[in-house]
Amino acid sequence: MPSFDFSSFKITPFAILDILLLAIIIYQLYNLIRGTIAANIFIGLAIIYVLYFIVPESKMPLLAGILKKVADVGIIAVIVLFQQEIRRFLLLMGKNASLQRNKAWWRYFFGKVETEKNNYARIKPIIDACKSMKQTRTGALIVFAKYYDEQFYQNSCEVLDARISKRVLESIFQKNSPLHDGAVVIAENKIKSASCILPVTEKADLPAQFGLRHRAGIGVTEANDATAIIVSEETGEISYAKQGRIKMDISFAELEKLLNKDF
Ligand SMILES: Nc1ncnc2c1ncn2[C@@H]1O[C@H](COP(=O)(O)OP(=O)(O)OP(=O)(O)O)[C@@H](O)[C@H]1O
Repeated sequence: MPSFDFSSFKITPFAILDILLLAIIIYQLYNLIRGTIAANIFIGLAIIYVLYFIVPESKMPLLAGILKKVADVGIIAVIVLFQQEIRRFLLLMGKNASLQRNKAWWRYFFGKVETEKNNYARIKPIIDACKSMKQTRTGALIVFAKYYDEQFYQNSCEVLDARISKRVLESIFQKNSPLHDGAVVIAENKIKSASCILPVTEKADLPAQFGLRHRAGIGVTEANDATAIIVSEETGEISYAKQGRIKMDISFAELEKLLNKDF
């Protein structure tokens, strides 16, 4: 049975750093899987590992043998079962480590006012399109991808590469348009694709009225470094998804603030 020799453990600055880093990693992982089915799988695996450590091999050889077999392939099972979560975790680390994409630094070096002025011009057509779609109760899902992962998006999308404009967005989501089903993906300051079928979230604790559009909006932000605007066809409400979480019924002022930060 594996064992950890606590007598050899000394409190040194490195040991404290070790514990702190492990705590941060566990906290981030917890944040990623909170409220998802993955959390239940994680608890199941944790129970197997705890049993593996406490079941005495000499007295209960059958159970101990089975637990050992499961524990031995544990790391492979973790990689297979938590593929999406590991991907999100690595994305999160890469995102935080990237100096160029850290806007605080970017603005410090290249000027805040200029960036915000340019940003408003980029955001305005999107907000105007949302205002009009809210009024006409036109369902829409607009994804803002930080990196346009061709493999991920192009498989299920219609490639456009169009300039962002209110009228283009409105025409895509208009009920008679052949592209209205699915999501629009905006990246690199362009409408890269439309009619995208995205992965839906597996979260179990979402409001009952959330259908596939909202679930896909949340799902894409779990699997990618992306945010999403969802306009509800039923209520006209605007929601905003980021990192697997959703803000419901937001105002246009709030939407502008969020886009300013994320887009
Ligand atoms: N996997 C998916 N990826 C992208 N879009 C999807 C996906 N599944 C469904 N949709 C879009 O969502 C629409 C169906 O929305 P549904 O009514 O289930 O969602 P909802 O969350 O209840 O939103 P609403 O409030 O607009 O009704 C489909 O017509 C399609 O355009």
